[in-house]
Amino acid sequence: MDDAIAVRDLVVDRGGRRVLDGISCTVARGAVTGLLGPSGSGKTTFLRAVVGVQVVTGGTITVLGQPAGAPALRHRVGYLTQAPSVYADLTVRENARYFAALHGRGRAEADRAVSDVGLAGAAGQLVATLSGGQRSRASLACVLVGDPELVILDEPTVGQDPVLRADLWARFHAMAAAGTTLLVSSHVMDEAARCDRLLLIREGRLIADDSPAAIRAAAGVDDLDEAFLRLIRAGAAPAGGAS
Ligand SMILES: Nc1ncnc2c1ncn2[C@@H]1O[C@H](COP(=O)(O)OP(=O)(O)OP(=O)(O)O)[C@@H](O)[C@H]1O
Repeated sequence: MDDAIAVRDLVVDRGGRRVLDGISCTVARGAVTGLLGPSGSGKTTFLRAVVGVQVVTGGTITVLGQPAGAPALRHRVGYLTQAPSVYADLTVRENARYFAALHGRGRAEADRAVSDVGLAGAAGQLVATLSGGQRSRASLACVLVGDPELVILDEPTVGQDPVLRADLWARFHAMAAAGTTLLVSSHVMDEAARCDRLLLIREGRLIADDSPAAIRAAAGVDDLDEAFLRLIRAGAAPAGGAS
């Protein structure tokens, strides 16, 4: 009942096409919710709408009790876009300290955020000289440094090796245990299995909104990958919204 996000009848058109078609769902506080779906199904568009940077055609989105995009949410919501958003001509540490300052945080918090994403050893390196995966983690550090109540992550583990992915997911769960709400898009099924709850989008419609275990049970298979394939191929009836 104490939802971080409540979406009602969300409709979004982009480029003259209906991209999200009547999505209703809720995202619980203090949990990790996964947003899954085929490429082009509307995941990024959904996240953009929740952050308040997407023009919507219809519906309502309430985020931490405010309309999505409300100025009061600026320090309360962190958003990691797919493209890293860091300054290439600053070091990792300088980036983190800059974003920390924007959120009224200090150097200690900045250095901790850098270390939390496994970049302590590269803290003094210019972002321009980082690998793609390192750059993405630098961007993540800059999102987390403000300690937002709601963290929206668009494919945060792309380009990371399995050890780093496991470390990042452990970090996400530790944040959730401390009360942070995370909404994370992913293509990777082993990551879906790590989520407390899953939203599955297909062609702009919500086709599943449940725990990984319940989705497996509903599809009658043990493998989440196979369960999703079945749901997607069956063109399952849209999920009923808020639960
Ligand atoms: N700027 C844009 N203008 C017009 N159409 C767009 C724009 N951005 C995305 N779209 C379209 O909206 C639909 C949903 O795109 P979106 O990026 O939300 O999908 P996605 O599920 O995040 O995909 P992926 O997993 O590949 O990142 C796609 O059909 C895409 O072509």
